[in-house]
This record gives sequence, structure tokens and C-alpha cells, in this order.
Amino acid sequence: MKEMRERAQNFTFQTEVNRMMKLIINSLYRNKEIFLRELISNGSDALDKIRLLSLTDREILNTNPDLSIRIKAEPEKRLLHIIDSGVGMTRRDLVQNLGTIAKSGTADFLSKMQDSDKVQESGAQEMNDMIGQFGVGFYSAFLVADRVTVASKHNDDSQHVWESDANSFSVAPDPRGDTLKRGTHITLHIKEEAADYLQPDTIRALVKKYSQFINFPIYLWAARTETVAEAEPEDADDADADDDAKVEEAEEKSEPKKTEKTVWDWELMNDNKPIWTRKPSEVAEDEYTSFYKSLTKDTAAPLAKAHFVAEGEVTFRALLFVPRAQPADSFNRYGTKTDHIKLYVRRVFITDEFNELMPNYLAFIQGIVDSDDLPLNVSRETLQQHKLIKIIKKKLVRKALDMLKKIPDDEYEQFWKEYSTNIKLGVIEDPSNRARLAKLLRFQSSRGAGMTFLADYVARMKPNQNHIYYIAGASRAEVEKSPFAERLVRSGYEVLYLTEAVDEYCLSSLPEYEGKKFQNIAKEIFDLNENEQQKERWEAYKKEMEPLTRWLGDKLGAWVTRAEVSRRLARSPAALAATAFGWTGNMERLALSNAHQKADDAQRRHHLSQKKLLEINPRHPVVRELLRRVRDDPDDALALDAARTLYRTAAMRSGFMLQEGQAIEFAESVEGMLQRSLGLPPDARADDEPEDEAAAPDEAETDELEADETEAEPHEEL
Ligand SMILES: Nc1ncnc2c1ncn2[C@@H]1O[C@H](COP(=O)(O)OP(=O)(O)OP(=O)(O)O)[C@@H](O)[C@H]1O
Repeated sequence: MKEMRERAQNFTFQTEVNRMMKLIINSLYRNKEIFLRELISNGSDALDKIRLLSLTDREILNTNPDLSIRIKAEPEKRLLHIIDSGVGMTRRDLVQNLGTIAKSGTADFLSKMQDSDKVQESGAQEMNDMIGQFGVGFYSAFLVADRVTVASKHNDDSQHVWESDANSFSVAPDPRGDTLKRGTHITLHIKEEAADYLQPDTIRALVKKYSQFINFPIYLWAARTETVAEAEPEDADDADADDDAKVEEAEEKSEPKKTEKTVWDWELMNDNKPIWTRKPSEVAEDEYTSFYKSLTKDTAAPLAKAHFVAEGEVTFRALLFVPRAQPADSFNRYGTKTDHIKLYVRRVFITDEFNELMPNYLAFIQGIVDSDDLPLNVSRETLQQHKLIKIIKKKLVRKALDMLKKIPDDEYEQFWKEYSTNIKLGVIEDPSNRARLAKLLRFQSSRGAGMTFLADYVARMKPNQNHIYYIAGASRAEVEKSPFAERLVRSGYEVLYLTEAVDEYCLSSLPEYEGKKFQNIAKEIFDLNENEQQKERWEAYKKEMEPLTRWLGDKLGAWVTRAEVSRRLARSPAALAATAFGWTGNMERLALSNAHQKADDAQRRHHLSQKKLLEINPRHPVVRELLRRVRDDPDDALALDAARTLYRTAAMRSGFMLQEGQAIEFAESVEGMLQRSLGLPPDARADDEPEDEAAAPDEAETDELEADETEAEPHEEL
């Protein structure tokens, strides 16, 4: 058994690895240089791992106390070495980690990328961005090398060598023995056309571009010229020389012969003092941008950033960023607990999979948190329950919201385009920060084409206005025409137009803004700030219309709680309002179209069966005519038909969908009216088809069915 282990073994790559390599070679050929970033990043990860392990087991570092990454080029042999003293890999790790792709999501990513049409469609830059952000990892080495050798020493195993020409790989014990003590030594056999990557200046530039924020020293084996003084021969008569001579000699000695000497040494290429530990006043804007880019692999600068030290119950430093865009599929993953905050304790990287530091709605924020107060030597699980984590989270959220609030107007447009849904979900999900989040909300309004913050709306409110009015619907065009908004807008009140699916849920969980309550104008409770004269007029209408409202309440009792004279309709004859706790038409539509909702949800059924309030416009001719007819004859059949149609058009106008059989009844009654208005007798029906012709389509129908059935067979085989 042991013997077998000691021999070199050959392996084939997992299929995904082959696909990944093909993809890397095909799409990143113009961007080969990222290989160095990827290999340094792997080295840094391995160093993070050993440092983290050393927190609970100090002995672990004894094998090699140095924690660094070293790069050495041998241009004449076309070899590039990248050496780290990280955790290293056992033989098993080498086979597993460098022969398969274990990362979840890789398969999806690969198939997306392999869709050659898509690759054609999207520009090369976009492809590179996608791949770059995904992280192509170790296999990018083959962009510049035709052969890669990896020697690795892990504390739990002897040193092994992995080697591959990108087609297959082998693993063998290292004949040189445990030369590395601990860590990994990657040797790239550089392709001829990539020889430039062996030049010190190229390497320095790449480290500066991609890896300057790595938290371990990165050294380059480099030559520098030193000027050295040649040693003077000792003068035996020195002691006898007179003072003048001494002075002369001293002068001579101050200008000894100098020679130039080439010295080879490890040259430090990065400033590995973490940027977040520096004073914000001493970090330049472009340093933040470069740090953000190296942290996220994003190619664009961030939209906003916050760098701060929190003190008090817990001390921590944080650096937060808002990316300019979030991935298109973010909401498919919403709530799956993936934030983008890296957690450090006293400069030691702990994890980027903690996912406890940001609420779901702020999961798009990227950054780091470094705390001095968290215990270093506990497991992630214990840390999760640590009471300080809760305090850190609370402060982080506050600071993050502050950062969003400070986004300047010209950038806010972009922020809102990307993240408006996140903020609205925040209002719903995070009661303790509701007031802060409300300050970030923007909606369209009746005031003009642009968007308005709530603060600006409140500032424009009329002196007698107590409520913030809003109406929700599927589009601006729809809400603009809503009967509920008619009179309000006419009399100069501003109404917020909520046109996104989440808007109405969002505002219904926000009780007030700066002491002003919200009023959904599609609901019954309605304070119109009327003056005495208007109130008197309304009372008079109410009295006049009483026979009609009573009659409507009676005849339409199956659908409406009551009918009432409206104080808000201007042109429409009628509207259907939701009760104070009922669903508006918009809400009903959302509930019905919500794919996640159970088909037979009791709460949904309850809401959908809630009766509505029918409001009628006492000045509308149809309403006035109905009143006249009902007064004359409460059994007037035409009036009844008209009332039903009025109810249904009101429902539609108010954004409700007609339930079950109502749509058909509605169509039939409109067709009846059509007949009457065209002067046709009410009982006129479509002629029956002649017998012989009627038979033919029947046959044709059967034929078609048969044809369908025969056609179906091959499909089933497929
Ligand atoms: N220098 C190294 N030291 C120790 N382990 C390494 C080293 N390089 C690679 N590995 C191991 O090989 C695995 C695969 O590396 P690869 O770069 O392909 O993916 P990754 O690092 O997991 O992902 P990504 O590069 O996207 O962060 C790593 O997860 C790690 O376990």
C-alpha cells in the first residue's frame, strides 16, 4: 500500500476542469496577465488559512514561521516561481484541489459561458469582467505556461510534486525531500510568447496593479546595484604622522574609491499594512478605488464608500463600498444569506462566509470589518453567537445607511436604478431602521416627470394637508388616470405614484414620515381637508343621492359593503375603494400574480373575498339618470343592468380584476347594451348554422385531434 503511494501516479482532469481551461484559454487570451493575481491570491488564501489555524494551535507555525509570498524569475530557463509559506497541500489535496473544480456554481457558470452565442454577443471586455469577477483561479496558470509544476508541503504529509501540461497531471513524492518546510512552490514553464512575464519590471507592475493590498509581504528576487567603497590598505606609519597629515588623510578617506556591485536580494513589492488600518485622512481616493477593485475584481470604481472606526461597546474598523451595479440575478438569490463582508480579527482574516454582518437587503455592500474585541481563538459557529457580532451588525447597518444617504444627487440616480428594490425591502424587513431607510425612498409623483424624496414631498405639502397621498398601479399611465387621484390632483394636491410591484407593500409598512401619515387614496379612509362649504355641499349630495346609494347597496350587496357619495371623483361616474384593511386593486393583482404564493392560501382567500366600497360621483350624468330611474321605479330592469355594469367598470377603473364568472357576465351585459344602442331587439341571437355545414367542422375537428395524436408519438420517443 505504502509503495503504491510512493510511486508517481497519473490522472486525468475532471471534465469541468477541461471545460474551464478551454474557456480560460479562449476568452482570456488578451488578458493573460491575471494569472499572477490569481496565483498570488491563492498563496494569500493559504497564508490566511495557516494563520487562522495558528490562533488555536501556536505550534503549527513552527515548521516555517515566515509568512510571505516570494516570486523568482529565471528568464534564461523561462521559469517563473511563486512560493508561499501557507498551509500547503497534502498529496490528497493536490489530486483533489488541482484536478477538480469543487466550487458550487462553477457548472452553471461554465454552461452560461459556453453558450457560444452569448459569448459572441457580449463584448470581449464584458466577458473578461464576468470571468474575472468569478475568479478563474489556479488554472489561469496555463494562460502563460505550457507546463506547471507544483511542489507542496503540508504539516500532515511529506512534500509532493504535482505536474501537468494541461492535458493530464501526475503526482509523485518530491525526490528532493521536504525542502519547503511548509507551503507551496509553483513553477511555471513560461511559453515563448509570454516571456515578458519574466521581466522584473513587468512583475512589479502587475503586483502593483492587482496585488498591492495583499496582507502578506510579496517579495521579488531582484538585483540592485550597490555602490561600495573599496577598503583602504592599513598605513603602518599612521601613528607618527603629524596633525596636518592626519587632516589630509581624513579628507582622502572621505572620498574612498567606489565600485558598483550587483546585489541579489528579496525586494518587498507591496505595502502590506492593511488600508483600513490607516487613517481615512491619509488614504487617497484612488487608493480606495484600487483597493475596492482588488477586493471585488470589479472594473468600475465604487459608487460610494465609508471608512470608519467604531468605538464604544465594541471597537472595530470597517471599510464599506457600494458597487456601481449589482449582478442581474441578485434577487433570485435574495435571502440566501450571502453578504460580501470579510471579517478580520486584529488584522487576521477570519472568513468571508460569515454572512451575519449585513441584513439581506444590504447584502450588496462589499467591504471588510476588522475588530480588536472579538476572540481570535473560537470557531466560526461560536463567533456567530457572540454578542458583539450583533452590536457590530447594528453599527454597520447604521453606517451603511449613512453612506447611502450621502451619495450625491448626480450619483443617486444610478444608485436608485440598481438598488431601489433593496431599500424598499429594507423598509419592510427592518423596522428598527425604517425611518432611516424612508429617507432614501424616491417615488414618481403627480408633480412632474421626475422622482421625489419624501422629504421634498413633505416640504411641498399644502398648509392644510395632513397626509402624504399615494396611489399604486402597474404603470404611471394607469395611476395618472385613476379615478381616486382625479380631484386631489385637480385641487393642487401632490400624489405619489407607486409603480413598482414592491412599492405598495413598502409604504403600507411605513406608518409615517416626519410625523405625516400616509394615505393610500385607493382606500376608504380619506381625509380631504375640506372646508365648511365643501362639507355642506357633500352633505346635501348625500341626502339627495340617498335613495340611489341605498338601492345600490341592496342590489349589489353581494359585492359591495355599501355605496357612498364620493368626495374625490371629478370625471369618473364611480370608483371602487378598498376598505381600510382590505387590499387595493394593485395589491390584489400582485397577490394573484405572485408565483411564490400558495394557490389556496387562507389569508389570500380572505382578502380576495373582502367586499369593497362603491363610491359614486353625484355630478355625473349616468349617476343622476340612475337616481331618477330608481326614484321612479326601484324595479327598473335597465337601471339594474346599468348599476351592475357601473360596478364592474368602476372595479376595472380602480385596478381590480373581475373575479371568476364576473368577466363573462360583464361581457354579456355590455353586449346586451350594444344591442340596445344599435336598436336591435334585446332577444336577438346569432343564427344557427345550417345542418349540413355544421357537420363538417365536427369531422374536421376529429381529424385534427387524430392528427394531433399521431404527431404526439415521435415527441414521446424524444
Ligand atoms: N498556493 C496554494 N496553497 C494551498 N492551496 C492551494 C494553493 N493554490 C490552490 N490551492 C488549493 O486549490 C484550490 C483550487 O484553487 P483555484 O484557484 O482553482 O480555486 P479557488 O482558489 O478555490 O477559487 P478562486 O480562485 O476563485 O478564489 C484552492 O481552493 C485551494 O484549496
